[in-house]
Amino acid sequence: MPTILDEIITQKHREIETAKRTISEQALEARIENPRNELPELRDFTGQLRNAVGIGVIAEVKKASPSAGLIRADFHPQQIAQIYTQFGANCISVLTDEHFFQGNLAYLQQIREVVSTPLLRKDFIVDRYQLLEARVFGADAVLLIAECLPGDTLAMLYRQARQLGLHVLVELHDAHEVNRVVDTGAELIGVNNRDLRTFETRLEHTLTLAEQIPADRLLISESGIRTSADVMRLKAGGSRGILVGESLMRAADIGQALQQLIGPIRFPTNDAAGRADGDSGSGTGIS
Ligand SMILES: O=P(O)(O)OC[C@@H](O)[C@@H](O)c1c[nH]c2ccccc12
Repeated sequence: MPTILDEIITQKHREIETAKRTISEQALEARIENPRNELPELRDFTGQLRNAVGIGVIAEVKKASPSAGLIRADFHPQQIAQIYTQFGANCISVLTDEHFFQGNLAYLQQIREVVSTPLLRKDFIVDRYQLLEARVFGADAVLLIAECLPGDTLAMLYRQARQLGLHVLVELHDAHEVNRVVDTGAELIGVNNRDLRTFETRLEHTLTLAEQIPADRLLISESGIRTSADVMRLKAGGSRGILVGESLMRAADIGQALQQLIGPIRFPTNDAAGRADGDSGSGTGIS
């Protein structure tokens, strides 16, 4: 039986074929190469995470997912991105998959207009065409998922993304993908706590794989992160960053939720929890 991941990939190939009929790969490339087109200036996605205080935070703009269904009905991407930025996110992940996550490529452009936080195009990238789209629509970084990119395709897309100046977060779930991911040379390595085939989510997954990730890479723990205790455990286990979507997007007050999640890690001194709860006026102070 095909898994949801198989379904997503099949659908993705269909969408890419359709998109290419509307704007060809050559036309997209020409837009990037034409010096008269002012392409968005690339922002230092990796640097933001490398230099983050306490732990790097990639906060995700995510309306829905195949595992959770609709996550947030009251969904305003620009406003969410502004709140994320104000309350200390170092980077923002923008889901652009329409069919399964109710995302949109245009959100990248819209969000770029209102914040200067570096942006990740979060999608199932299987073709160079999607890298060109990412660059044109204003992403600074892309996600590449090892499970979706067998054999040499992972390394090839990694190189192609880098040639376009894009930063790359390379994601794995299964332990047997570690070498292939490390061999790309990627500085940002994401361990997805969620198994994309079964949707099972376990934070221990990052902790188990952490020691296999070389120390000169930035380990980003992805998915299922809900509390500051989770974040502290992940940090103690070697994570340099976290990628968080659902728990923030479900909160009535997104800014407060982000502050509670990372406040105790960013301000480890006396009564950290109280400070994270109460001091709502210091949003920009924690970034
Ligand atoms: O919403 P969560 O559980 O906080 O997870 C965010 C992010 O890690 C998740 O959206 C994700 C990680 N890797 C992916 C690959 C495709 C789609 C989605 C993802």
